[in-house]
Amino acid sequence: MTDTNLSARQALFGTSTDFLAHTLEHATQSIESRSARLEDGTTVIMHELGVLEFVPVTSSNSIKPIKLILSAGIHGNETAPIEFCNQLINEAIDGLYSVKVPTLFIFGHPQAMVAGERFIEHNLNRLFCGTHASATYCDSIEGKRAALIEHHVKLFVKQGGEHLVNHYDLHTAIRSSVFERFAIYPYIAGRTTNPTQLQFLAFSDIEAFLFQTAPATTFSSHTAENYAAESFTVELGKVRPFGQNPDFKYRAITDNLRLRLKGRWPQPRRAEHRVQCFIATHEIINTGKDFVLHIPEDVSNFREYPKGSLIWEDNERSYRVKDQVEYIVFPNSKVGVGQRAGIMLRLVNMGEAPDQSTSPVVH
Ligand SMILES: O=C(O)CCC(=O)N[C@@H](CCC(=O)O)C(=O)O
Ligand SMILES: [Zn+2]
Repeated sequence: MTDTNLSARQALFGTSTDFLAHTLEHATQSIESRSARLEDGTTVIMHELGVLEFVPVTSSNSIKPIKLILSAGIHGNETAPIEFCNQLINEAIDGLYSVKVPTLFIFGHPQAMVAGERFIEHNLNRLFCGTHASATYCDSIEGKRAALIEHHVKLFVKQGGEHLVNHYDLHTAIRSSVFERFAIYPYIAGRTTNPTQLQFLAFSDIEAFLFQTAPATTFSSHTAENYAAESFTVELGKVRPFGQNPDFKYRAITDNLRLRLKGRWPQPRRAEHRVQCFIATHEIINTGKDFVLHIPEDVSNFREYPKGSLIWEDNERSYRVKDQVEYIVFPNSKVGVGQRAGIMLRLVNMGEAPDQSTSPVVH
């Protein structure tokens, strides 16, 4: 590490060792914006707690260059992507590589990260697309954080000329999964899928894609809806506490995001990258009317349910699997009334996915 880069760390993070330590040590505070210049000329700006921007010197020659948003810790206990994003940030600040793509790193929920909890009052990943402004949420910890994140995303996207925005909102799941790594593509009416995005994720060892069929108020939906971003919620394995994430499980995505930060596109890691595609057929909502989810607590994501299986019921309605096998993700009976308690899926060929490109991802 050079003196310039060492003093960049000090200028940005003071006595904290790095961005993650700083975020955890100041979790309940709002901080003054500060910046530092790296030896390669890159400016690094910490706009707010957990919000760090890299402004590279070189601008791309493309007509519509890319801006990257890498978010982690929108759920505080999903630590693996927080750790590898922090590693990528440290490497860049220490001069191990130069960031060539304007990038906004966001550690979503500092207070929940300290508490080791998914959230404190409300699920932050339901409060985007302006939902945070409603009377129910606006004064809550997550309502304020969602407003702040939306604000910084807007400033980042709007500055400079026209760009394409790629947003990867990085998560880990509560339960184990048949496909350990999978990506969710938010629903935006009428748009088509960008096959190069699917290729990037497939090369990063993503094993399945879930194409949403209804709008949502998640962070990835927010950037897709408001900034025409190519956005994905990316699930990378199982929730574990800080320090207990096996590095090898996150190597492909870490390596490929590092390449993207350098302005390069990854190559296939092996002869074939196979993926399975699913579309959402039914969103399970806790109706509150004696709602019962007939899915055991320990069931894995993508568990198969044959025709006729009773999935949930309340005192008025029920849902049974209809004509063909369906699969479940994110079953959770403990969510609040009106919240999503799971998603039912149908397996599709790439060409069958709604509004999606027919280009195969397999190489
Ligand atoms: O494992 C679980 O049950 C939840 C994992 C998680 O946080 N998933 C995201 C998915 C967001 C999306 O639908 O794009 C969430 O529930 O917020
Ligand atoms: Zn999550």
